[in-house]
Amino acid sequence: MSKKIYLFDTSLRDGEQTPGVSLNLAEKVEIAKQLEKAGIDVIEAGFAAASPGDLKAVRAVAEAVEKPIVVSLARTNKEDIDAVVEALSGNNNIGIHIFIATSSIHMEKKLRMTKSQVLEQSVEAVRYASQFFNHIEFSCEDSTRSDLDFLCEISEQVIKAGATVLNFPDTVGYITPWEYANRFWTLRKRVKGIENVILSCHCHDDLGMATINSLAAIEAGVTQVEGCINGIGERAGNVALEEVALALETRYDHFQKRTSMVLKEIAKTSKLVSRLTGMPVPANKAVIGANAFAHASGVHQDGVIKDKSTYEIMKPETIGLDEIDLVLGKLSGRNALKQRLITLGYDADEDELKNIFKKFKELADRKKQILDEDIIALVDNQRKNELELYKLRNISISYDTSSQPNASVQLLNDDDQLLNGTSSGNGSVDAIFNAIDQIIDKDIELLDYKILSVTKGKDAQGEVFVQIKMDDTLAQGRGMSVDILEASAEAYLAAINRIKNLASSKVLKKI
Ligand SMILES: CC(=O)SCCNC(=O)CCNC(=O)[C@H](O)C(C)(C)COP(=O)(O)OP(=O)(O)OC[C@H]1O[C@@H](n2cnc3c(N)ncnc32)[C@H](O)[C@@H]1OP(=O)(O)O
Ligand SMILES: CC(C)C(=O)C(=O)O
Repeated sequence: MSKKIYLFDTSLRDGEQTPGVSLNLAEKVEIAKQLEKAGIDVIEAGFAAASPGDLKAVRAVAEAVEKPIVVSLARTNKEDIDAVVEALSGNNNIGIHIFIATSSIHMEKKLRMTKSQVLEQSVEAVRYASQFFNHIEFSCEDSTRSDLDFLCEISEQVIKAGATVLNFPDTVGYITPWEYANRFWTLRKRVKGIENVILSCHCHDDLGMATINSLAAIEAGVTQVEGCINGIGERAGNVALEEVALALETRYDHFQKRTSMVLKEIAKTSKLVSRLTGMPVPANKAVIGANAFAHASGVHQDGVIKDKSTYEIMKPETIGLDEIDLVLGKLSGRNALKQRLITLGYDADEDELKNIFKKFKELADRKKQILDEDIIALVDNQRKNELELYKLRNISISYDTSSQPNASVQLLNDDDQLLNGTSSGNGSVDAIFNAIDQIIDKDIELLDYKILSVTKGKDAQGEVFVQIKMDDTLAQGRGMSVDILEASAEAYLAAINRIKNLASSKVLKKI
């Protein structure tokens, strides 16, 4: 039996189904390139039929990467399959991912189709797609609540029609590890031809069982695991691929299987996905959380000082976490910065480097030590500027403990007009947001607000995440600065700009 477990990353499709997350084309391409560096085997770049913007992004991803197979999701209808053909034809290493629900709940209540209609439509869709693709994945949506006899029947039929990968998603995160493994054993025993296709699992984390279910599926003979970086995705998210890769690596003695994930790229990939989706990684998240390698209690610290193996089952270096993160300072030059950008995986041309260097020197005047995270934040802000319809020009706050704070905010719009707003609020951040609302002239609801310290020390950069609702649309925004009021205004504006960009470029994600 194969020792290799293929990784299918759906951060750009299921990951984008995370409420409030929306990636533009450039962001999708940037993530896809990093997924390629991280050794991902298959990238699901989107759902081509969902919107013209998604179709373009699927095409752009296929053009941007070489090694991974790039696929797009499609329903079992000709229009969806044609959209994938339009997006991907002309590229090498491409495929299609066709799905339909097979559980009675979904067939009766959602699709309003009988079993035989679902079977017939699936076979027709796979047969039609086989004219254009050699790599055809077929997924039985809600497979874990589907009748096993029906799964066996539909699997056998779609294999005959040309499916090369069979996926059995736990769409609603419902199944337990033993049940999931047993289903795969049964399918492998009963479905003719199943030994000739790649068997795949796709787990959601509604009950916190996504990782254990994926590992159980591997033990039952699955050779492809689908998931997302950082475990993002619809509702509670998908399995975090880095957890599966590290579990297999660390417990190779048990599983005897490995992925081709370039483990040293995990930290960088995780940070990129977190930054571009605006989804912070919880500190206690397995493998990549800030506390994953931190030891706080005396007994543990004593053990680690004497020998790291007492409390560390894996090394931070394995996932690319540098222990020495101090890099540049006020006296560093352009070449040192350029070299550091390359090491961090950025490809900046001379013009961009010039702008980043200017911002780097400004930051170095405000902050003694410039760390990798600071540089990442600078590039991120620089790249974000290209999409900014409103830019922050200035904030001034008057505040004393006996009265409400008052904020004056100046923004520049994309016609370079200076716009002024003034408002009070329950706190300084509230006053700033009210002043921005006044300028934008919209009802904006603040749904979530978080501050994290990105780097260490009194002059650390603060990172603010917000989630807002405007025009019935949800969006997240992120801002960074050594000043948390400025970071708050930047985050709020990033979310507003994201909604404005969405409105002008693609179908709105309505709630
Ligand atoms: C489990 C998953 O994650 S599945 C992927 C989910 N992702 C998304 O839905 C994101 C992208 N989706 C979209 O942009 C839109 O839903 C679209 C473009 C795909 C379809 O939009 P609309 O045509 O307006 O349909 P709408 O979303 O309202 O309803 C879905 C329709 O597809 C049907 N459908 C759902 N799944 C399938 C399928 N696998 N094969 C065929 N038809 C399907 C539904 O029964 C419904 O049909 P109906 O309109 O006859 O009732
Ligand atoms: C389309 C399928 C694979 C899916 O995302 C799910 O069932 O969760």
